[in-house]
Order: sequence, then structure tokens, then C-alpha cells
Amino acid sequence: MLGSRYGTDSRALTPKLDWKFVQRFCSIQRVLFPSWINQNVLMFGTLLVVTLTEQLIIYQVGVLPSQFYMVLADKDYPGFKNLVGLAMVLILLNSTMKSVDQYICGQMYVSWRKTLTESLHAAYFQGRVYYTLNQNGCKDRDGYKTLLFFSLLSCASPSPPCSTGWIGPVSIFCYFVIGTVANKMLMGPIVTTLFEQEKLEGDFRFKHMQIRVNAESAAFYRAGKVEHMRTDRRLQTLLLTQKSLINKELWLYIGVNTFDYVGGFLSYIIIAIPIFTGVYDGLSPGELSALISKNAFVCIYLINGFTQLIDLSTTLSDVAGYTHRIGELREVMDDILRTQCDYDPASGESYNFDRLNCVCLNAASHSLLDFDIHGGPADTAFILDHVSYKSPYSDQLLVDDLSLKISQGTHLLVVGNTGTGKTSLLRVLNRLWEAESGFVHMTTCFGPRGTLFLPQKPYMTDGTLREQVAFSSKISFPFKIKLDLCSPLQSSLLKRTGGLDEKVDWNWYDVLSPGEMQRLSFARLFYLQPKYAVLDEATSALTEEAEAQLYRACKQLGMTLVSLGHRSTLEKYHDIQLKLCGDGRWEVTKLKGSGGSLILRDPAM
Ligand SMILES: Nc1ncnc2c1ncn2[C@@H]1O[C@H](COP(=O)(O)OP(=O)(O)OP(=O)(O)O)[C@@H](O)[C@H]1O
Repeated sequence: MLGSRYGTDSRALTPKLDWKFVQRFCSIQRVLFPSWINQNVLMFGTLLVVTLTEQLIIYQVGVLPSQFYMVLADKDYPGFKNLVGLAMVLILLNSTMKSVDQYICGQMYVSWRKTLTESLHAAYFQGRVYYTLNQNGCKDRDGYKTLLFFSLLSCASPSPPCSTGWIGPVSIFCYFVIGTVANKMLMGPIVTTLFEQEKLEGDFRFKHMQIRVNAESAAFYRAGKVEHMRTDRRLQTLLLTQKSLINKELWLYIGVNTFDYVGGFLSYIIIAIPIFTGVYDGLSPGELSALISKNAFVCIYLINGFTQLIDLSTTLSDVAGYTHRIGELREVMDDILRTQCDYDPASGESYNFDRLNCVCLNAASHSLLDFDIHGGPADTAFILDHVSYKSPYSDQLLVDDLSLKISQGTHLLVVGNTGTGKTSLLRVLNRLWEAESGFVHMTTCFGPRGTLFLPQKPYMTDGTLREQVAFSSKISFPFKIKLDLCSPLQSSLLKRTGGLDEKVDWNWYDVLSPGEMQRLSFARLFYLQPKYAVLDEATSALTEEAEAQLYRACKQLGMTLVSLGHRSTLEKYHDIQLKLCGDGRWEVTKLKGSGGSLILRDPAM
């Protein structure tokens, strides 16, 4: 599902059955039960009523044998007939209640899964959480299903009257306390290992996904052997942890099973006390048999209730592991969201491609980075004021003290050697990375009719060809498709898909060549028609002829271009060149024949 390097966060190092668990558990409950009148609450309430009724019926069924002893000992034929009728009705009711109980549990599982997953998705896809989280390394997690330990409900059973006086209930209670302490001790190490196992399970699945996504590149390298070895290595680590978990669980199972069986045996000891002390000396053998049967049932029933609580310890250790995983994921996502500056905490919104009108959101106040989307000059997209930035894992500045303004009509080309920070500049402009210092003002909105970024690696979503181009579920612009600007693409793609709106079941990354993906990205650009187009090596897989055609089309549509690239042919489409020279140095030059001006301050001039 979702994930991150958050697993290495100090807060996750020792997941235990502690206060943090209670807090995380409660926060998950708040998601599952957001209000008093809610489908989940209704289902839970119904389940509670059904379970309590079931317990009452079970009690009635349980005392039937003692009544049979009585009528059989007394040779009471009418009483026997009535009892058989009653037994049939009770058994029917009991099986109906049990089935309804299981049915509601199934429904609740689906409903809880939906609620919890949707809430995690909502946080994951808000702002750029999915980017930041994945930048930190991705691991899969699920496990909410074990959260549904409905058996807890059966502990809410009513306590039936016991004929052994106070000795019975008190000894059963003491037994329960001893069992709880012992199981708590056995459960501790399991929670930590289960947590670890979940993380490794995610890593393992991620490895499979990675190979699936990069199957062709891997095949070119004949990487089967290497990947086989690495995948097996991950499997070994996972299996080792699983083995260790099973070993630790062995002691818990021994504890739980011993407790169960001693519990059954304890009931006879409790009944033996009043019998041997002569309390029931005056009873006939028939009455004594009925009483023993009834007392045995009541004791076993009570012990069973407490035993179920103890048995829950195995489930509880699972719940604790999963609760910590889910709770931690939610906390990390909340943290990321809080620090992201285009997220408006008041409205809980960030940019949405489905809102095709240009809506600029006010940036949340951000203490570290003065990154602001505001109404600056109408003809300006970005203002960089003494901006310095570096990559997250290095102390070396990529660009130092850069000041410039990106204005309408002045096309900017960013060049520089590999790794000098060209794409990183776009990351800073797009607020994927934070600048070390300085101010970055984005004076237009992000998206159609504002600024649109075409990343180095084309982004394909799933869906029809029209959805690929429009990049939105609502096609509200008149879809006079601009694919004809990419005509070679248009004919071949339309032939392959069978039409703009034909559903395709392939992965677009697998069936399009890099050049086709770049053309499709341009088709998207022409459809969305932003005022500013930021192109990161967007034509690197195309011929110079195709590049010229696409750049001309962009200019015809009135777009101001910010391009990154290594090709010298790009120069003629731009007015100003920003060259990143490495070690933080940069220089700005006017390109031949251009009249553009965008420099605020250039130390090199
Ligand atoms: N996600 C990332 N996390 C950490 N460091 C990164 C990340 N992406 C890039 N870097 C590092 O930042 C530096 C600048 O990378 P950037 O992608 O900006 O280079 P570039 O100039 O665009 O190179 P190219 O011409 O190859 O595209 C490089 O040293 C790179 O290793």
C-alpha cells in the first residue's frame, strides 16, 4: 500500500504495548468511528447486541443438560418433551445468532478496511506527501484487518449465577489475573518482531514491483541472476524474522493453551469444595447430578469468558504491531503535510487538476522557507531572491545566491553539466525541495493556465488516451485535441488504442517508446495550455526536427518556456541562458538576438 523510510524513525524503534499504543489505537478508532451516527457505529452497536443475546442463549443452552439430568432422574415424560422442544428452539436461535454475528463481522471488516484505507489515501495523496514519503524510501504496509478483533465483544458476556458461593468467582478471577500477567510478559517481544516483519514484508513486495516495472531494462542487462540473488536475500531476511516471530509465539501459545486446559480442570476443583465440605449432603443423587452439571457449566462458562480475554493476547500482539505501523504512517504523513507550504491547513486543500480554473492557494505560513505564492506582477511566474539550494543528502551547495525573475515572453534556457543542479532548480521552483536560504516567490498558480512542469521522466497515468492527454477526470475544456500538433503520435496511438475513449488494459510505460511518451507529454501541454511551460529535457528522445516543431507550437500558443537541456539546438528558442557551473557557481547570459530581460542581480556581470 503506502510507505516510507519512516520505519527507521526513532519513534518506531521499540513498538510496545504502551501509552503510545493506546494513543495510536485511539486515533485509529477516531477514524473508524468519526461520529455517533455512522455506519460503522451502527454495525458495531448491532454486533454488540447480537453478541450479548448470543451469550444469553448460550447460557440457556448450557444449563439444558442439568435440566435433562433432573427430568430423566425423575422419569418426568411431559417435562422431557417440553425440554426437547425448548432445546430445539434454543439451538436454532443460537445458530442463527452465531451466523448473524459472523455476517456482521464480515461486513464490518469490509467497511473498516474501506474507511481506514480511504483515510490513509486521503493523507497520502494530499499536497506532495506521496513524493516526500517516497523520497524517504518506500515500504508497504497493511494489516488493518487484524485490528478487527471482534472476539473482544464476547467478553461482554453477562456473568451467570454460580452455586459455589464466592469461592468459585474469586478463584476464577485470581486465575485470570495470574494468566494476564504471564501473557503480558510473553507478548512483549512479539509486538516488536511483528512490527519488523511487516516492514520486511513491504520491502520484499516492493522488490517484486521494482523488477516488474523495470523488466525490460533488467532484461537488457540480463539482470535475472543478480536480481534473483537480491530478491532471495530479501526473502531470507523476511523468513528469518518470521521464524523468530514463530519462535517467540511458541511460548505465548504454550502459555495460552496451558491456561485454557487448566481452566477446564479448575471447574471440577471448584465444584468439589462444597461437595466434600458437605454443603450438598441433603440432595438426592438426581438433584446432585443436575447441580454438578449446572455448576460445571457455569464455572466453565466463566473460565471460558476469561480465557477468551487471555486468548486475545495473541490477537492483541498482532493489533499492537499493526496499530504502531498504521499510527506511525499517519503521524509521518501529518508531519510532512504540516511542513509543506502549498498546503492550506485551514481548507485542507492543495492543487487539484480536476479544478481546471486557475486557483491560487495561499501558502501556509512556513517558518524555515519563505516560499510564497502571491499576487506578484501579472507578467511574472517566479521570482528568486538570493536563493541557495543543495541536494538533501549533501552539504555541498548546488547553487549559491541565485537571484532572477522569470517573466512572460522571456524564454529561459538552463544548462550545465550533469549533476550541477538543473532539475534540482525545478524541484525548488515546484516546492518539492526546500531552498537552503533566500526567497522563492511563485507568482502564478500551478496547473493549466498557470505554470506546468514537464518532468524529465514523462509521467503517464492510467486510463484512456483522452484521460492521458486531459490528465483530469473531468474533461471540461472543449476537447479539440491538439494531438495533431504531434501528428505521428496521433495516428499510431489512435490506431493502437482504437479511439480516444477506448479503455486500455496495458501499462502505458510498457507500450510507449520514450519518444512517444515525450510527444504525449507535449499533447498534454497543448491541451492544458499553461502560460508558462517548464520543460526538463522534454525533447531529449526526439529528433531535432520534431523538437523544432514542438517548440514552435508552444510559442504559437503563447507559452513562455523554461527549458533544461544539453542540446545546443535549444538555444535558438530561448532569450536568456542560465548556466550552472557546479560548486554553487552560476552565470547568466543573453542569447543571440534576444531582447529578454529577467535578471535581478547577477554577480558575474
Ligand atoms: N532525490 C534526490 N535525493 C537526493 N539527491 C538527489 C536527488 N535527486 C538528485 N540528487 C542529487 O542532486 C544533484 C543534482 O541533481 P540534478 O538532478 O539537479 O542534476 P541535473 O543537473 O539535472 O543533472 P542531469 O543533467 O543529469 O539531469 C546530483 O548530485 C544528484 O545526485
